[in-house]
Amino acid sequence: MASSSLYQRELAAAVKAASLAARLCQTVQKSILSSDVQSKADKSPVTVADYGSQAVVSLVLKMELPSESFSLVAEEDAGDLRKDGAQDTLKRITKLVNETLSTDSTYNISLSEEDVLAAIDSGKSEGGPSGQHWVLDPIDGTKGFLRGDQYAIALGLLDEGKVVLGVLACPNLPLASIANPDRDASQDQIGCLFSAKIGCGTDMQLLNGSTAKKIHVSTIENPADASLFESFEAAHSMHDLSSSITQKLGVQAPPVRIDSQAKYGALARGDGAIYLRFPHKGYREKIWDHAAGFIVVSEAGGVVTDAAGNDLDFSKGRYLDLDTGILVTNKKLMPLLLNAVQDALKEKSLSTSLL
Ligand SMILES: Nc1ncnc2c1ncn2[C@@H]1O[C@H](COP(=O)(O)O)[C@@H](O)[C@H]1OP(=O)(O)O
Ligand SMILES: [Mg+2]
Ligand SMILES: [Mg+2]
Ligand SMILES: [Mg+2]
Repeated sequence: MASSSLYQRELAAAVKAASLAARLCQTVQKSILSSDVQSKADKSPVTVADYGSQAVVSLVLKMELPSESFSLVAEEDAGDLRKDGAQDTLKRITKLVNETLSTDSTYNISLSEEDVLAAIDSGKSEGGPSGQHWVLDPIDGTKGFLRGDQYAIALGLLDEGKVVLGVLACPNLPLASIANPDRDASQDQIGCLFSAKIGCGTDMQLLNGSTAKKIHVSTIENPADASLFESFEAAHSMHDLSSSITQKLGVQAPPVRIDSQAKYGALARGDGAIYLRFPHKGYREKIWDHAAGFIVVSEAGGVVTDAAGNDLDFSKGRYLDLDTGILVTNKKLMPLLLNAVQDALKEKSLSTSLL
């Protein structure tokens, strides 16, 4: 068990950074305008909130941990914001960042547009196997964010290539289980923050600041009782493949489809027992899409592997180098799940080779 003081300052800074970034995202989601959405070169959407969230997290981490060397591996960069025609967007982001930071009475600063560009661009680190690197997805699940559904601010810390802490802020995730179809959504308290530190378990609290409580993954052993999480977007994960896997396992419940690493958070507290992710051929997984979720689930007693059962390796730079897909479940179910996945993958490759 790790000493409870190890990484404690970093965890407190990460919780503060992700909570403030979540506040900015909530402001934008409430007033989303079509001009707030741009398309990146890879055709994925990016909003003023993605940029604003990245700037806030980067600035807060630097202010809270001034004596530490700073390396950040983050999804966005300010390239498009420096182009002609982006001035109004940059102004809006700068205003949002300043307004968000001013809600914390300990910060008395006013940032220029250039400061905000620099804060966003401080996320260009390559990560790797040595030293400490923060890993950030400023909005994970941008498509969910734009739909008004689930998204997460996902922040992790790598030390010598290993994830040592992670925070997932999920502003639209109810405190009550999302897998229970009978819940009364009108009674829900909304907005959860998950935090985990190596050797110390996983906590969940309300985003607006309730006391944290320890959470644990589901203890079910019979796959028939499991419920499954997968991407809302069929373009992000092959739903037909997870359906053939759950059929093999005898899973009864229909899949619960939600966006972002909120799936890792929901699984860490036992809302469901399996999360499957099978991106389409050619997609490369990034470390910021899994670092925080990985430790939130592992410290809650769960397991995360690739489709071949290998551990995820966060030490290889900005990308995860892995076999086919990502599997998340509890320790009891993992061997059964791995078998079902291997069978389903064999059948799939057989059927494609016959085409
Ligand atoms: N074509 C794609 N296949 C798989 N994942 C994708 C694809 N495009 C974007 N993503 C990323 O998948 C994650 C969300 O997946 P899901 O919500 O389905 O779990 C996000 O990190 C999203 O990036 P982003 O952070 O830009 O939203
Ligand atoms: Mg994106
Ligand atoms: Mg993402
Ligand atoms: Mg993102």
